[in-house]
Amino acid sequence: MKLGRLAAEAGLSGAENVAATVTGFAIDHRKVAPGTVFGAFRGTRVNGEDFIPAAIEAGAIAVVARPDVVVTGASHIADPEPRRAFARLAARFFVPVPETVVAVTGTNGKTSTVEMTRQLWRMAGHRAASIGTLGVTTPDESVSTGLTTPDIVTFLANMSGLAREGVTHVAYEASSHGLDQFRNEGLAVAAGAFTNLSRDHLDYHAGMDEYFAAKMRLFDEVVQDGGAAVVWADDAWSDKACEHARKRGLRLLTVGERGGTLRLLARTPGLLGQSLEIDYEGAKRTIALPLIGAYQAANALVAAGLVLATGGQPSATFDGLSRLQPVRGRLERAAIARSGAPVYVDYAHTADALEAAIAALRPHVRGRLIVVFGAGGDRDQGKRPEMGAVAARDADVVIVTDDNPRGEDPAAIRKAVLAGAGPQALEIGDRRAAIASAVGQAGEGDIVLVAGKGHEQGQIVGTGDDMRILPFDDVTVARECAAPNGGTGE
Ligand SMILES: CC(=O)N[C@H]1[C@@H](OP(=O)(O)OP(=O)(O)OC[C@H]2O[C@@H](n3ccc(=O)[nH]c3=O)[C@H](O)[C@@H]2O)O[C@H](CO)[C@@H](O)[C@@H]1O[C@H](C)C(=O)N[C@@H](C)C(=O)N[C@H](CCC(=O)O)C(=O)O
Ligand SMILES: Nc1ncnc2c1ncn2[C@@H]1O[C@H](COP(=O)(O)OP(=O)(O)OP(=O)(O)O)[C@@H](O)[C@H]1O
Ligand SMILES: N[C@H](CCC[C@H](N)C(=O)O)C(=O)O
Ligand SMILES: [Mg+2]
Repeated sequence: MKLGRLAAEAGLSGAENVAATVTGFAIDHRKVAPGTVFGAFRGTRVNGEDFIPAAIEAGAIAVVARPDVVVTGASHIADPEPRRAFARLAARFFVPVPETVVAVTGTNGKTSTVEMTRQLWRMAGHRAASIGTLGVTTPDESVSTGLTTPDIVTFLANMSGLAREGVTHVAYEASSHGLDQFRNEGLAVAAGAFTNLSRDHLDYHAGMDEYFAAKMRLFDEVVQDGGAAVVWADDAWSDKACEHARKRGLRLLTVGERGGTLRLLARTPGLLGQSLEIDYEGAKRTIALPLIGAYQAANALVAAGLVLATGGQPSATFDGLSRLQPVRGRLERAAIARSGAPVYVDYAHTADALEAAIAALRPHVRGRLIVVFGAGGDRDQGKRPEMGAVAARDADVVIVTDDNPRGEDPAAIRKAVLAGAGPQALEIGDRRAAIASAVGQAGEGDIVLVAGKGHEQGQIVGTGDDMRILPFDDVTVARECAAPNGGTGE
């Protein structure tokens, strides 16, 4: 593809060597090959503009960068928002893309919702995939990308790769970092969903309003003109999200107890699932959802909203809800302790999520609810005491442990969590020992909740060149601790 044509199609000027053939796109100079278009962005760690000469040396034929940056030896495609311009250009190159693309944003529930959307589409006979924290998931496999919203080149390359494999429907997670950094742009997004907003990532965003604004780029800009917005209606930020959708002129579908399109009338927890009574456009239905917890019901209904918003057939969609498979690491029943107490693994890593996960299990507890969790290092520090406080308020036994300390001192992270949890909480830094303690002390009628790592396969310790990922899987460890020898290996 010629540079001139790509630039013209993207509405960008500045490409001097219009006849040059573009071979690829890169945002890291180390990935530049002859014929590459290089995106030079100022980052949180380093300034990508410093690598422009090296990128050109490696064969870059064009550089997308801010107007006042000096580029010699390649076309300078200048734009005050180079990340967005780069995305638009790259999107012309990575074609074809799947016909129907939807995106989910919100603090919690993105992974669950995209995965459920993928499942519902698949049940309706489509070749569907999802992209998010669990990686790129197709009917055949799941491949990790390392981030919830991959970088723009990986994202677009995956999209066109999926389309070439015959995938027609894709649901992806739009994290606030991803939205803020234009990591998912340039292709037609038929519908966007908003699940909820609560404290997280305030190490990156200046405050809750800025965090919300980053998420609302989905409705303000990313969803295509005339597209749809699906909003979970029962969150404190829902009305504001609806305002953004209306202002943009999107078709608005609201879902939840306060939902106008898909109203949740009643929810009755059962042993291994729950019954949902809903009203969709005036018709009442009862759905036997094979998943527990109000939060999973919310995500399932938002997923149904996305499917309906993109032309799904109502009866088939609602029937599909009763056949949903569990999402990996989200209230996953990992083991049964020797006392008979079930051990659940969940990905709750915010105060709001911990509250939701504990609430999901509470109706099933006859004795005590024992929770094991920690907080990640090099992430929002303010959420730590809030997580501690929620656990102390809602659980009966609280064990504070480590969760991906990264570049921080794990003891200091635990201390911050414990400051909110209060003196009753136990501190067991070693995560295996903490899980073993919880499982060991769980009696009949108790439930153990191991929160924070969900599907993760390792404990991240150290940072930069010292970073190591020590293999660790909460589900496996829970099983080992519940085994007859109590995980001691003796
Ligand atoms: C804070 C953050 O979001 N960082 C992400 C961001 O990096 P950045 O743009 O700040 O990059 P930088 O490292 O300062 O470098 C600036 C530029 O120079 C380039 N560079 C850099 C070095 C070099 O030798 N050559 C070179 O060209 C880089 O490619 C980059 O374009 O863009 C990179 C590429 O897209 C990401 O890998 C990186 O993720 C880091 C590793 C990370 O930990 N991100 C987390 C916080 C994150 O993004 N999480 C979200 C949210 C999860 C959730 O929902 O809870 C996610 O979507 O996963
Ligand atoms: N709708 C919801 N409301 C409140 N809490 C939720 C909701 N959905 C999920 N959670 C909680 O958040 C955890 C993470 O869920 P999920 O992975 O679906 O969210 P996510 O938004 O993808 O998270 P991440 O930001 O890490 O990508 C769950 O394990 C659960 O504890
Ligand atoms: N996407 C989230 C995942 C957090 C998971 C938790 N285990 C942690 O490390 O804090 C983040 O990067 O903030
Ligand atoms: Mg996710």
